[in-house]
Amino acid sequence: MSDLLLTARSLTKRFGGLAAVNDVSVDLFRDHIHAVIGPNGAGKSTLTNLLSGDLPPTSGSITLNGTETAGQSPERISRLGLGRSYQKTNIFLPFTVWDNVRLAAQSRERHWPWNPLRWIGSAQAMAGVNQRCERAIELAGLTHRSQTAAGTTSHGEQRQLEIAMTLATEPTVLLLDEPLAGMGQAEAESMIALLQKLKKDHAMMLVEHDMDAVFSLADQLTVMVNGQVIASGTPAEVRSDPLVQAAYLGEDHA
Ligand SMILES: Nc1ncnc2c1ncn2[C@@H]1O[C@H](COP(=O)(O)OP(=O)(O)OP(=O)(O)O)[C@@H](O)[C@H]1O
Repeated sequence: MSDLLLTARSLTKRFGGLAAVNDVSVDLFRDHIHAVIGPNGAGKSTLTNLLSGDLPPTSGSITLNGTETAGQSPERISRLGLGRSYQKTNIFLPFTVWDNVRLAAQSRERHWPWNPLRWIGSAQAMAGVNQRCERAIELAGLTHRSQTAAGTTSHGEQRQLEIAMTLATEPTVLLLDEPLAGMGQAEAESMIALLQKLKKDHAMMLVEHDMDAVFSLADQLTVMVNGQVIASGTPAEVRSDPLVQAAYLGEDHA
């Protein structure tokens, strides 16, 4: 059995009278992709924000690598091993690929905003950051674009760069919010191959609207509608669930 790296139990997030996430539980295992699907407004991004600490839950618990993290800051949760990519791009377009990844790596350092005097005496720490950046860029398949301004790379490469920026913090759990959004077929295929490669060393939660990609990648699927989980299981189980068919998938994936 793969390692269980993140467990969320009975998570609820209320915005006034609206329960955007309502009593949701998920488990994320290493070497597993857990896809969360559902129509617009189902609560997928809110769930991601609860796990990453971008929003505090109204109630419920989250255990990440053995530590309770519900309501803790995104910085602390990142240091405990969670990395997330955002639906809206977080990239500084005039900066090179390398500089974007290095900023992401440094932003998660314990002493950020960093004191340059501390770093002058800390060549070893800097070498460690550089090594992490190199590894992240290589894993994301962007070594040949390292010194290119991010703004001149393709849409697909920018999404790869977001993944590299996430990997630079050396997470064990990855939350990916629509990594395939806006991609053509060739770009989507290379992103799917990248996610398959990353799966081996990470537990992954994938929020994605591209159902072909979801069904080809996911080991487990959770379907949310109106903040609640209406089904969870293997892709085959979810595909054949009549409730899911009626509420979300329609006939294309029957
Ligand atoms: N900060 C907020 N304040 C009030 N309501 C919010 C807030 N964030 C989200 N919501 C509401 O919570 C519900 C769930 O939204 P959420 O963005 O999590 O859905 P989603 O499944 O990610 O949708 P999409 O697929 O369109 O990204 C929606 O009704 C949304 O309007």
